[in-house]
Amino acid sequence: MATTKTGAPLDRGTLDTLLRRRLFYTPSFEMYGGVSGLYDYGPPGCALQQSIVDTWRKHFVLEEDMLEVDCTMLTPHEVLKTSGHVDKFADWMCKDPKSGEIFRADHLVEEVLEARLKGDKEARGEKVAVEEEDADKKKRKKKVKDIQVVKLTDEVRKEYEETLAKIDNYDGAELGELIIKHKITNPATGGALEPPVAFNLMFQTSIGPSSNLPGYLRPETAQGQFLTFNKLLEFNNLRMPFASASIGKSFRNEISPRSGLLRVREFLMAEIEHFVDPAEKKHPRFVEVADSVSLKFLPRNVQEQGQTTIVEKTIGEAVREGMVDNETLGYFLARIQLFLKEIGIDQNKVRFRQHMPNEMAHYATDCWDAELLTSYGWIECVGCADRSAYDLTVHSKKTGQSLIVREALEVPKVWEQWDIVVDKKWLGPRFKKDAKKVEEAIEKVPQEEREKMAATLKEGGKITVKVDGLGEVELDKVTVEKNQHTQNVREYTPNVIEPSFGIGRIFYSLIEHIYWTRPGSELRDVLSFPPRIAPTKILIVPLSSNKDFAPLVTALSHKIRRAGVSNRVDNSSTSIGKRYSRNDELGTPFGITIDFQTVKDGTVTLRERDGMKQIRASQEQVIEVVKGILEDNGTWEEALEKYGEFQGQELDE
Ligand SMILES: Nc1ncnc2c1ncn2[C@@H]1O[C@H](COP(=O)(O)OP(=O)(O)OP(=O)(O)O)[C@@H](O)[C@H]1O
Repeated sequence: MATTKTGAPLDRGTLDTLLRRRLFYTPSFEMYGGVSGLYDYGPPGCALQQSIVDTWRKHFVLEEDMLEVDCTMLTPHEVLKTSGHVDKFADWMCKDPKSGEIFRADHLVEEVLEARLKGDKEARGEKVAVEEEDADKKKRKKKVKDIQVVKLTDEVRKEYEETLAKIDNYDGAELGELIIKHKITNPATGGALEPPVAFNLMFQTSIGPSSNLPGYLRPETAQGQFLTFNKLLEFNNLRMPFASASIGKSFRNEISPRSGLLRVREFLMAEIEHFVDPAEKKHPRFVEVADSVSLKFLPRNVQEQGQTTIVEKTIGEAVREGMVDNETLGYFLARIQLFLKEIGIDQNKVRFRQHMPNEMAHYATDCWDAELLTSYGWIECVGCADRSAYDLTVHSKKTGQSLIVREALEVPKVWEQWDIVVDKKWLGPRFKKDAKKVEEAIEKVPQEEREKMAATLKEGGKITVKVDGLGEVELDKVTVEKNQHTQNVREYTPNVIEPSFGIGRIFYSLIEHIYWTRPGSELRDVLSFPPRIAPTKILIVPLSSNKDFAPLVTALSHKIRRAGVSNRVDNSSTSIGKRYSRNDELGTPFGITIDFQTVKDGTVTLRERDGMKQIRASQEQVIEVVKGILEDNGTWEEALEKYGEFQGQELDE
């Protein structure tokens, strides 16, 4: 069962209402009935998103000296055809032909099997956690015929659990088989479903008035980064390794968007493409995290056994043991965890799940998702994949432009080899259109074979080579000789390690992690954002509408703004307690009250959101306290010690 940070059950309905009421986000086009999977962010939502993005930029782009780019979202067909998205960027959907309803096949199988396991638990008298349901799911559940309280045999229960542990690993045909095998139907009507078909998730469009340049809204920011590789390498003075980074919108026409911000059709992504030498995937800063950062892993072999047991170890151990493929990938997994910690994600609700073989793109060598636990279950919020040399290779092949690194070797490589030298003036006329094929066949002759050929020629014999479609062909004008070769430059196509962040999913998971309800005469919701992440840092409240307070409020607000700290004034006529409570819902970490004492001596009270304790000090001192905390240069406890707790009126009641 999902819980808040105090361990109490999380009531998602109440939280959702709070987030909409306080305008963190709201469904788009609501006046027109709304479009599922599209949301607008309001002022606190924009500020929170910006805080997360700023932290990301500092943590990755600045700290790692990455090259940030901002590429276009409109992408021509050819680019996405080459990258494989046109043919493969799809999910499996199945249709109930009677009702016309469409389901995402893997989600449907998951939902039904989970519901049956729950029904089984209930039938056996075991306690079932009361999951908070979103309105949509609740409605559906009322009509669900499939979800019954029925006991399952041990064998069936085990099979369901194993299937669920591997749910991301099935392709369309396998999902179709599961639907038939487990007699899965439209949960609401019991209607039979058609077999799953692939549905491409990209939004298609055409670029320009003549509609002859088809394109798509990008489904990820990565392709733009790959296509600027040569320019970035040059910008980086040809130095490797290096990383590019990009923050921008991506678009996916999700089959059935649900779970609020977790599955939407337009979302902000922050992606890194770290280009690395395939022969040297070490990372110079790995030592900084190897022993000090421990991660909770859910490796592939555990999932293959139908289990979800977590293995906790340092990233150093995980790489040494080969569980994580290489140092660079490991370094980024650790940095992802540190980033999530910095923004306030509950460290007990993070795990790193390794992709199953089918789930991973065929070219990827290893892939891990950072998953966050929410009331919707474990949600992938960051993907981190080693994409090998795939992307650069396919784009280079398609365009004929090389996307490689040329590196001068410190010590030139010298070696001897047998070379077959054919007289081109003979080869061309002799084989005409097949000449290239013959040349390619010669290229492939192994060294031992070449040595034998040299001996045959020396003895006056003839040599032949096997060519596809031509059989053995005799080589007339040819010599085979042993030569010394020297290589001064090494060429390679870099491999790419790609951490890919969905900012919206992180945004929502963070809110669930820091949300709690303060007990008291009235239950009050609080969002305990770390001060640096909070949408607004300070709330300024005048004690009453007394006209002496107004100029002080305006002056203080300007002073705080000049110090670079965001603040809002609440001079509404409700009680101070209510105004503070409203701001606790917005997650504002500090409140300053201007009262009659302020008129006399300029001092103000500063209240901290979570503990509700206050200090009284001069305006400059109070600003210094808040700035210190925001800049990691002091704590609230230190401020309490320095100024002493102010025992003023009970403003919170
Ligand atoms: N529809 C979406 N809505 C919000 N965020 C998304 C969506 N799809 C992907 N993301 C985010 O982008 C990140 C990188 O995308 P990636 O292609 O790895 O996701 P994915 O594996 O397709 O996700 P899923 O399997 O959940 O659809 C994800 O970790 C997630 O945070």
